Amino acid sequence: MGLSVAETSSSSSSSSSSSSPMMIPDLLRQSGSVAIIDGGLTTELERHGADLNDPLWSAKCLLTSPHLIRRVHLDYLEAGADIIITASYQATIQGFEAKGFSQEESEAMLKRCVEIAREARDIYYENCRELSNDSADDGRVLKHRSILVAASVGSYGAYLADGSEYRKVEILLINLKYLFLAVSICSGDYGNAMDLEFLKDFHRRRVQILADAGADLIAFETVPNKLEAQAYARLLEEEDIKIPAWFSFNSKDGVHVVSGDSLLECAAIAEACKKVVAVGINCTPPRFIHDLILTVKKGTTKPILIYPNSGESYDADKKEWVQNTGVSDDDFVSCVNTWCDVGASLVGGCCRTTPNTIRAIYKTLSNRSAAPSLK
Ligand code: MET
Ligand SMILES: [Zn+2]
Repeated sequence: MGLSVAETSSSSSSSSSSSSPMMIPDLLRQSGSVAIIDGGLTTELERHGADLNDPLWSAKCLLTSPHLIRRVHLDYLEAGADIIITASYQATIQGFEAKGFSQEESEAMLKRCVEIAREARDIYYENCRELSNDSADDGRVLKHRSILVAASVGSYGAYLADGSEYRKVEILLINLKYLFLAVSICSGDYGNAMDLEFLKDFHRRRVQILADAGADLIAFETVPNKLEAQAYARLLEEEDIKIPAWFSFNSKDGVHVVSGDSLLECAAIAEACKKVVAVGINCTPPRFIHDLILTVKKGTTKPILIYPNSGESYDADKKEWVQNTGVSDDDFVSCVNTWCDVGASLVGGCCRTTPNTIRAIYKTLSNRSAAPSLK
């Protein structure tokens, strides 16, 4: 495979010293009550021409064009993001091994996702040092501030649902009872045969590696159901994972998480886990976000994060987004203040949002903190 040794080893993999349960409150204080998460990574890589129709999704770029991942992280920082999320959403040891990599190589690629984000942050800090203003003439935000690297962990369903046939065969050989899961996997409902131990085992090594690779926190993203949230919470505690995490669920109806489980119960799982420092919603259409924040708020006292998608619909058969079915950046951003008013304190974008979306969020939030009534 096209991954050079140079790309799998980096000097920047030491553990971050900023990893503490206070990191989110500190970040919120720094940014004046609301911090900015980056926008869609995979869809932005695709917009730059990457072909990511692959079980590894954005992590395929690790093999073909890691510089592009670094470039997109940097674009989001220059648009004003305080938190960048790594390309590991669908990077799994199981997925890499299915492509013929050894366990050692697979683990190195997971680490590489974190290293690339840290490299982008280092480049950004360097660029900030060269400038005395907070923004460059070309509009880039170059404001020296603490930036967090969040290591993405996608669900078991994300690993399976986008998978090619080899995975179904693999699963059949491993354990017949899991074969039928493929039927319900797209709905985020893993069926009655799925159990906590299986999910913990599936995620264990990946979470350990990402935590040791120098990320500031783990972003459990697009969590589809309660069982997987429970598995993450147990893993964090049993393995004594050294960095905090956030739990971010997704919804297709504006009421439940995508499997149909209660969002309130999911939020309560995050609330009960000491290692979870924020909880919220991602990859969900903007029109649902207001009510979902109100529900999450009932289940948690922790900071609430939201990073909706563009609202465009996804054609699962064609495996592509249906153009122009979503909201414009202006419409998206016009909701941001309301979302903050009802309780969101970390705001960004997910699939099909771009650096322009994040730039617009940065502008609207700057005006918000400058408004006299809010001082
Ligand atoms: C399906 S949600 C994907 C989230 C991930 N962080 C990405 O932007 O690639
Ligand atoms: Zn998304």
